[in-house]
Amino acid sequence: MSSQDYDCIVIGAGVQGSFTAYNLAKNNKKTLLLEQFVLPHSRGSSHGQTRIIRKAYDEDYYTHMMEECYQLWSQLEKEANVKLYRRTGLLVMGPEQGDYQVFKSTLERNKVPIVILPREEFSQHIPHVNLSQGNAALVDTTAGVLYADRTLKTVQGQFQKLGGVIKDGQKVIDITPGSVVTVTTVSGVYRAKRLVITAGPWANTLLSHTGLQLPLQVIKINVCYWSEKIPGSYNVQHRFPCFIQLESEEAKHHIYGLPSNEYPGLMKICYHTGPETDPDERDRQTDRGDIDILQRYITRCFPGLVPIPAVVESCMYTVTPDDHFILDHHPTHSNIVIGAGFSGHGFKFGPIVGKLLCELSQGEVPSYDLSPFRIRRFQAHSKSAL
Ligand SMILES: Cc1cc2nc3c(=O)[nH]c(=O)nc-3n(C[C@H](O)[C@H](O)[C@H](O)COP(=O)(O)OP(=O)(O)OC[C@H]3O[C@@H](n4cnc5c(N)ncnc54)[C@H](O)[C@@H]3O)c2cc1C
Ligand SMILES: O=C(O)[C@@H]1CCCC=N1
Repeated sequence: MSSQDYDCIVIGAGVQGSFTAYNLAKNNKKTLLLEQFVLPHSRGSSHGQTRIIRKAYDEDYYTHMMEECYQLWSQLEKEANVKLYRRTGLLVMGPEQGDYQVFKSTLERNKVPIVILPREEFSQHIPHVNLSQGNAALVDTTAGVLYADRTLKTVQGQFQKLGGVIKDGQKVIDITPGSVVTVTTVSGVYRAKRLVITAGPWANTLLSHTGLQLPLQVIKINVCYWSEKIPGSYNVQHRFPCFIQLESEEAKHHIYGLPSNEYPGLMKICYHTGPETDPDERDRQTDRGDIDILQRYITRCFPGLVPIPAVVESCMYTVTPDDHFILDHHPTHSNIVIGAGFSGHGFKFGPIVGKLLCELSQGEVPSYDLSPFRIRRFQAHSKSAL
C-alpha cells in the first residue's frame, strides 16, 4: 500500500465526516479525511458554538438512536477529557392538538423523563416566557446543549491520535468509482477500497462525479442572537432551558432557541427554515423573511428580549423532502457510502451516524434499521431526482 492508498477515504470534515473517520480509525482502518477548507472553518453546517441535543422527537427511531448516542457523547468526553454536553432540559411548546401530542407520546412511550407544565404553573417554572394561547408545554429533562466547535476539534484530534490522516484545504474535484476508488483533489490523488461522502451542502456536487443526484435542497439559516433586557433572565447558569416552539398558525415551521451562553447576554433563537441558496454563494442570499417571523414571536412570547437581532450569523441546512437523513450505499457503487440530508437536526446524532456510516462502509450489518434513511424511499416520489 503506497502512502496515497487507504482503506477508506472520507470526504468532508463536518460533524458527520469527522465522526465517521474517527470510527474507522477506531476499527484499525487506514483512513484519510479530506476537507476543502482549512480547518476550523465556518462555511458549512457544523460550525458555531452550540447545538441542541434531545430525545424529544416525533418518530420512535430517532429517540431510540439517541439512547445510545448520549452514551457515545459521554464516552468521547471521558476519552478526550473534555466537556461537550451541558444538561439544560428542553422546553417543548406547541398547539395542544398538533405535533405536541406526538412528541409527548413518543417521550412517554420511550420512558424519557419529562415534566408536563400545566398552563397555570408555567410562569412559575419558566419565567419571562408567555405560553401562546391554546399551547401546551412539557420539558424533556435529558436535553441540553452540545458544544459544536469544541466537538469537531475533539473528534478530529482523537482521530489523529488513532493514526488517522486529515488533509484540509484539499477540495475534491473528481471521483473515479471502481473496486478501488480514485479521489482527486486540487493538490493530490488518493486511492481507497471504500469511500464515504459526507459533504453536507455540497453532496450533490460531489455525487455528480458518480452519476447520482439526490433530492436535496440547501437553505440558508440566519442564526440570530437576541439581547436580554435584564441581564441573566435567559441565562444557562440560571437554568434557563433550550426550547422548541412547534409549528403553529403564526409560524409554519419550528422556532427554537438556546439559553444565553456563548455571547454574554445574548440568547440564540432561530427559525427552522430559510431561503434556498447555493452553498458557495450563501452570503449573497439576503432574504430576511425568517427574521420578521422571529421578531413577531419574540415580541409576543419572550418579552425580556429586545426584538431586534443583536448578532446575525449564517449556517446551512441540507434538507430532504421528508426531513429524514440519508444513510446508505451508493445505488450503483456499493463501496461508496453516503451520509447526507441531515435536514437541520443531525448534529446530536454525530456519534451514531459516524458508527453507522463506518459499519455500512465495511459491509457490516448496521446496528439500527436504516430503512427510513434509504435512498430508494425517494424513488416513489421522483424518479427523475435520482
Ligand atoms: C443554524 C443551525 C442550527 C442547527 N441546530 C441544530 C441543533 O440544535 N441540533 C442538531 O442536532 N442539529 C442542528 N443543526 C444541524 C447540524 O448542524 C447539521 O445537520 C450537521 O452539522 C451537518 O453536518 P455535515 O457533516 O453533514 O455537514 P457539514 O458540516 O457541512 O460538513 C460537510 C463538509 O464537507 C466539506 N466538503 C464539501 N465538499 C467538499 C469537497 N469537494 N472536498 C472536500 N471537502 C468538501 C465541507 O467543506 C464541509 O466541511 C443545525 C444546523 C444549523 C445550520
Ligand atoms: O435538532 C434540533 O434540536 C434543532 C431544534 C429544532 C429544529 C432543528 N434543530
